[in-house]
Amino acid sequence: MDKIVFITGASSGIGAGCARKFASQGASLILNARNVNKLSALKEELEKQYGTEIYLLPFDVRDRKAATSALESLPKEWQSIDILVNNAGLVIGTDKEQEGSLDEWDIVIDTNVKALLAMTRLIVPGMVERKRGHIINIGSIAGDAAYPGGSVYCATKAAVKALSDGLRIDLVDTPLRVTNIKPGLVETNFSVIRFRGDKEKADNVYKGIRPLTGDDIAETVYFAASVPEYMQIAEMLVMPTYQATGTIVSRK
Ligand SMILES: NC(=O)C1=CN([C@@H]2O[C@H](COP(=O)(O)OP(=O)(O)OC[C@H]3O[C@@H](n4cnc5c(N)ncnc54)[C@H](OP(=O)(O)O)[C@@H]3O)[C@@H](O)[C@H]2O)C=CC1
Ligand SMILES: CC(=O)[C@H](N)C(=O)O
Repeated sequence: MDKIVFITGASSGIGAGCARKFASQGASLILNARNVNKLSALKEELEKQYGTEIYLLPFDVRDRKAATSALESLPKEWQSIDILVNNAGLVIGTDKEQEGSLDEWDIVIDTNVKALLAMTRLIVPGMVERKRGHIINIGSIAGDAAYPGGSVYCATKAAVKALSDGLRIDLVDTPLRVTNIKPGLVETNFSVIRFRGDKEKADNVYKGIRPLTGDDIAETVYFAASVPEYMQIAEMLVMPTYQATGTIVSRK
């Protein structure tokens, strides 16, 4: 694949899986996250394994000024981004809506919704100009229905669905494509952050079921990116076999 792929949140989990998959298929990568050490290690790994061209662009996606100047700083040969994978995201806590921390929810909403919108606003105009591009948003099964202790996170992922659908409408007269990938249970660092570092609680989320991996979701992201140009995968809900909804899971 002779394309430039920009991945936010590439230092871990699904984002790192996407970097590995696109690298294995010959794409060039712009990798973003805050943890520079993890990004550098991934760069070294992929350069060694696949000879991938990689440009690291570490910044906090919530920082609009940093995002703008990072994108402006891209050398000319890296500016024509073909695929934007809006993946960076998180949740902190499982508190009830009437009890949780507004400050933590600011972080969640700013990352999952406002930053995704800012990255889209910064990168899509160039795609429209070049008449080429694909925006792949990582939504969630959590966006389909709220569940206990997930009200704000579920709301952010419902927003990702609305932003994806809205962007697809706004781009309908262009060759650009928009995809919303909605994973179910995927074992990554996500749950460790959700449970504020409590690894035991995080591990319990995946007890008795074989969860998906970041690499599994990367396969679906790559599939959406590699179908013929006249096809648009609008949405994909992908979960483990023993999961039926955001809350209904059969554990053995
Ligand atoms: N795991 C799951 O079950 C599911 C996850 N998802 C979604 O998948 C996406 C990726 O999550 P997942 O891989 O599971 O979790 P991880 O915690 O493993 O990865 C999250 C990534 O987001 C990055 N990130 C977080 N905040 C910021 C920020 N402010 N600026 C830049 N990067 C940031 C992290 O990097 P760093 O800390 O270095 O900045 C990290 O690379 C999220 O949007 C999540 O909502 C959707 C459905 C299921
Ligand atoms: C982290 C996720 O989005 C997951 N599907 C969940 O809702 O727990």
